[in-house]
Amino acid sequence: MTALPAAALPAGITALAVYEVPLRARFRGIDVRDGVLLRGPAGWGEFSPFWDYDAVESRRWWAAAVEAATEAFPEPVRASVPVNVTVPAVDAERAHAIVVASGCRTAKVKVAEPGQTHEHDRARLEAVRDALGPGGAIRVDANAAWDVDTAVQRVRELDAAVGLEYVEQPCATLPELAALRRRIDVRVAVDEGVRRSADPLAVDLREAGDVVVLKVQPLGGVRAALRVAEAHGLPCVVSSALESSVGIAAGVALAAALPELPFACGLATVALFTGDVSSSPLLPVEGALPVVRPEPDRVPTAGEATVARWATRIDEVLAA
Ligand SMILES: O=C(O)CCC(=O)C1=CC=C[C@@H](O)[C@@H]1C(=O)O
Ligand SMILES: [Mg+2]
Repeated sequence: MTALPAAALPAGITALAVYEVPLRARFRGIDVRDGVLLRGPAGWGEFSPFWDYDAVESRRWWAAAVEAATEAFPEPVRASVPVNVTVPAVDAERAHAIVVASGCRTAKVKVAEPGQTHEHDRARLEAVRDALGPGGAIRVDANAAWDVDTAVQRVRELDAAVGLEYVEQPCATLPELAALRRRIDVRVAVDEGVRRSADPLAVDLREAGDVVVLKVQPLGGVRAALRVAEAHGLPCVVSSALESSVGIAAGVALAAALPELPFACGLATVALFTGDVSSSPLLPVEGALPVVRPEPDRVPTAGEATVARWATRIDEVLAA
């Protein structure tokens, strides 16, 4: 375990550890995931804002980590959480293998990857449908890549080809999502429109979305995310921010505490890592995760430069 200097940490935080783990396939433009684990009286929390998030935006991620370490999670109303397999923008053959290996009945597939064509997406989606069979559900995530006209065309075509449960953040802005929604029959899920907003409670999703994607760290913790769910009154999908099992456990706690959970959650992403911080990683069994908090008893040691980078980052976030 790699320790950071514990100076100027919030009361109750007694240890920090930095992890660094390569991904099996490039995801969101990254090949190695890294982050900090915090230990407090309630257990371990994870602080792992992506490197393209600045100090101000990372404050909510810090609040989530401190919450997990210092306060018990809300009471669960279910003992397990159904999850989707997450399929990166890989080729069709690999996508097929990932879905089969997962045991999940819902797949979320990345589309519109920079440098790839519509044919890549189509081939990947067809392979995923083949792997799932007719009974499985498929959702796609375009990460805001399309304008409205392109989204109309792509969503209609992909829906006709494989059937879509929903499309996640197909366009960048809420007015664009609202315009798209009027022109397609597929549900629209809002992710970046909520998690990157300055005030996730105040965004007006009534015209723009059918589903809200909730991520614990970007929203500032499990309790903050529950307030976002309540404020919007829409069906929610809890998704990861590509965390280790420690961060995923907070997502599982959120999904377990939501009064309604109509869709599978995007919390099976430890499978995208080549390793984990725990010897009991939160990986799906028959398409579900148990409501547990794995101990980080096997943290893959981060290099010196990574540890130093996180120490600086924590200082910046605490000063922001
Ligand atoms: O939702 C899932 O199946 C997994 C999580 C996931 O896709 C994401 C996690 C972190 C960063 C994002 O680019 C991405 C997303 O956009 O939803
Ligand atoms: Mg998304």
